[in-house]
Amino acid sequence: MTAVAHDAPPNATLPAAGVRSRVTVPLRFHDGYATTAEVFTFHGLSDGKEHLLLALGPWEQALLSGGPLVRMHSECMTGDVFGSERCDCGPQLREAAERITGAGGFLLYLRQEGRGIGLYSKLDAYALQDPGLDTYDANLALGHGEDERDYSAAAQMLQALGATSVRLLTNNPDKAAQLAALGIGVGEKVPTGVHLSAANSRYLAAKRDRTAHTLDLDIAPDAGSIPDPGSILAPGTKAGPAAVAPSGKVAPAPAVNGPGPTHEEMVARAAALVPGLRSAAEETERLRRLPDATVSDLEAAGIFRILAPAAVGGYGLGVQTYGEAVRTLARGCASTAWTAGHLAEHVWMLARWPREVQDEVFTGGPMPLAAATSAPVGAARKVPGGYAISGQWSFASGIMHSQWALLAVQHDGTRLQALVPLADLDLIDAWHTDGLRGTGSNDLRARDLLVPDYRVMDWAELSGTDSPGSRIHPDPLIHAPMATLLNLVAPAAALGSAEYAVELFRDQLLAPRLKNGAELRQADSPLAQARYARAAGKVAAAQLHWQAALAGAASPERSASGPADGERAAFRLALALSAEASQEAVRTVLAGSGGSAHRLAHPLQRIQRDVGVLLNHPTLGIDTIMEQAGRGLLGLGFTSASF
Ligand SMILES: Nc1nc2c(ncn2[C@@H]2O[C@H](COP(=O)(O)OP(=O)(O)OP(=O)(O)O)[C@@H](O)[C@H]2O)c(=O)[nH]1
Ligand SMILES: [Zn+2]
Repeated sequence: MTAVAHDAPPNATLPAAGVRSRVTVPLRFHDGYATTAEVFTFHGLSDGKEHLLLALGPWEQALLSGGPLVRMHSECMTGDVFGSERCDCGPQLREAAERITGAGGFLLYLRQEGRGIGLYSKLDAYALQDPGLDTYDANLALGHGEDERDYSAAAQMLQALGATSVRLLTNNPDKAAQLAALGIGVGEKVPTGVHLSAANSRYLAAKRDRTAHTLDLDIAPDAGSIPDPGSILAPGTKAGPAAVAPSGKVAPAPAVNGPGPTHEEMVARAAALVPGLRSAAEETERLRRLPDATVSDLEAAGIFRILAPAAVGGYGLGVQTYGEAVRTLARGCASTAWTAGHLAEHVWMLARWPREVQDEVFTGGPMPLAAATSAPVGAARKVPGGYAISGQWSFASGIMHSQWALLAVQHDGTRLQALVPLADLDLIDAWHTDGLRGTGSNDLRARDLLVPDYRVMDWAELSGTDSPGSRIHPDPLIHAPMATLLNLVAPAAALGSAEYAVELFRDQLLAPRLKNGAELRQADSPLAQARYARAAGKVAAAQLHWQAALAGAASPERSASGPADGERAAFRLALALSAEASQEAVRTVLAGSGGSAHRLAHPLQRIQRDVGVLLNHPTLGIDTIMEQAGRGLLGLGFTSASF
């Protein structure tokens, strides 16, 4: 590539720039992510342009410790402002803001649009790419260099802030090389996430193949045609391109025309995510939402497709696979398991709506993500063409990653569910909890928001065995009552957490330690042996109850007509007993782990807090479950409608 040469010794010709002004600007991105920037302007920048430096997170500490995280972001009006999908700039900017806020450092917004050739020329280059030129050849065809960017002003800004050594967030080796030649030490190159879409896959492949960007892409070199997003984002699906329905609308992706993953493959995919989830768990808590990289990993593994019918691009796998996947994810991070479990379930919930809604939400690409809330219920008022809804809804798990919200509203004594684009709602930062912090289960608010009739449904019809979707999709699971799946998430997450805790306990007991020159292991103490047996036994009990619940939930009779009272009672009882045993296992492990398990860096204290919140979830309300299960087992009928 035509990189700018920097043969001069570092700094020899680089005049110093000075800080011109500094001002605080709170930032809120389109998806609701918010942070605060100290925005710096400069005088004396070498090219005379109005470049910005945004100082984020604990940047002063990061400077002192010598490694601020720095992103040199090149202006891209189409991507940054308008959300163009031809490049990955918008998502990279958003990612950079969050990661730098976490680590402390600087986001440089560099006015070098179109890799330095300017906006109009970039658009001309786009026109040349449509018939087949790649992004670099298009520049050359216009008489420009492949990449005309120069990072002198960036180096000046960093020097003005006293940053002589940085960790550089980039996949572009040229950026690191230029910065180093300009006298800024690049201690580490930190790759950005891969923000792949159908429209930018060729662009990213060209970056990887032509300019050695460190991009881990599953695209063949010089891919002639744009890969189908379904096949990129969910290895294993073979959904074809979206078809045009007779109505002229884009129909949901056609049926998977090959076998999707099996139960075993799906659980193995979840297991493959566990090590990454463990290392991201602390960050997940700190962000109070899943990191973007986690959401991409879940999407790539097809987690959101597990339950969805084949006709909308899902795998149509059953309750067993779903339950086991959530449990497995919780062996890595309970917040992730919780969020992913609900999001996957809500995809399935969307497939229960009438065709018009399905056409709108299932676009043939990634699965639509929606948060769903139950209590407290909002109010709906009938207006011409729809309902005006108002209310504030809490516990919107998954909302930080969703495009949609499914909101419970009350109208004339009937409970309705309204489907609303997230963009129409106020997102309120209310999720400050001691456990499951990473779920970002914030509040949503609407005041007299118009929701068209077709996006409002009677809850009873939606949640029962005969939803509109059950007449569209042949998948048997679509008839299962919604509560079946809803009740699984908390016990699944508790069980996976307990399994993780016992695994940690085992490692800790068997780890060799040096005491007075002799090597000792805690495991050699009879007390530790007995405690381990007790913890392992509790988990075994939790597993047995869990398996009994799953076996009952998956029985075909249950899916077809809804379960009989006795079955329902046994199901809820088994789940509750499983979760209780999981919590006891975690308590046993903690009690035997000593003070170090309470350090904030230790996973056990987080597991304990997460399990505490799980056991307080309404679906695990032990007193009600025991009472109602007793009634069901005695043949007295239930007195709680939601049981
Ligand atoms: N000329 C031209 N510029 C483009 C094209 N697509 C994106 N850009 C510009 O490329 C720049 C974005 O590059 P960066 O995000 O810095 O990416 P990079 O150099 O690949 O490096 P990293 O993202 O740091 O790995 C922006 O200025 C965009 O306007 C294109 O097809 N042609
Ligand atoms: Zn761009």
